[in-house]
Amino acid sequence: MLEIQNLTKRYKKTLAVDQVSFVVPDGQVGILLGPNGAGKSTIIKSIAGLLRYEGGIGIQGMQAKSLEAKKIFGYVPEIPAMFDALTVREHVEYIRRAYSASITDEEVAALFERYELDDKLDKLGNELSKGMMQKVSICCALAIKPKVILFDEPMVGLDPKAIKELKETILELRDSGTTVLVSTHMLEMVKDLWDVMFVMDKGKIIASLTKEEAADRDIEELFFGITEREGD
Ligand SMILES: Nc1ncnc2c1ncn2[C@@H]1O[C@H](COP(=O)(O)OP(=O)(O)OP(=O)(O)O)[C@@H](O)[C@H]1O
Repeated sequence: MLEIQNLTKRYKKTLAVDQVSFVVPDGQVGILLGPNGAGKSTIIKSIAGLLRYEGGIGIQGMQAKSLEAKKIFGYVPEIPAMFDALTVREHVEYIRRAYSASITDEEVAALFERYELDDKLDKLGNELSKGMMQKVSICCALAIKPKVILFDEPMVGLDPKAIKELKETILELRDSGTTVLVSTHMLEMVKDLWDVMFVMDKGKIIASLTKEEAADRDIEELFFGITEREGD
């Protein structure tokens, strides 16, 4: 479970996130939506431990900043960060060892094959395309077998095969009880994935909706209905 309680973040005079609270239960996919500047990345970076903030963030009931929480938390940033001198294979190996991950060699090989990295294992971090870096970043996050995983604009830059695999991966994670949070502008890409939707604007959550509450309404119709109403 991912629990955000009264999260507030100021960048000097800008109140980027204002007393935001929400929960993504175990085995559910939450999507964080909102126009540019709404505060989504600030929330994601706070959860990932990259920013100082006020309020509380819980991962499986533990404080997000604790080592125990970090061990079960996966993060796929919007802009992948690679080690220039490590190969694709070594990136995942490094994470495996750092986290003492239980993933087997066979499972790692299957991940590389699934994300079409199996013929690029000896390429260095600085020899990869943006999409390849994104795939390595996804494999690293999955290699720790996280209980909670965050994806920030994960589909941007991925080819159609990787997008298809990523969507399936997210559903598999959900089905195995993992908590998933995806921040995105690509409504079409997440329309069949989500269980709970949080719509942000100007630093606040202006609507939270479960899939059941949305019934069969289209995600775009919902999103524009919420954001245009707010703009009136
Ligand atoms: N490092 C920073 N310094 C100062 N202000 C910042 C910083 N990062 C973000 N902000 C401000 O905080 C607010 C929220 O920005 P944030 O990046 O969280 O929005 P977002 O919803 O992720 O937007 P986008 O969809 O464009 O990525 C904006 O007003 C932005 O200008």
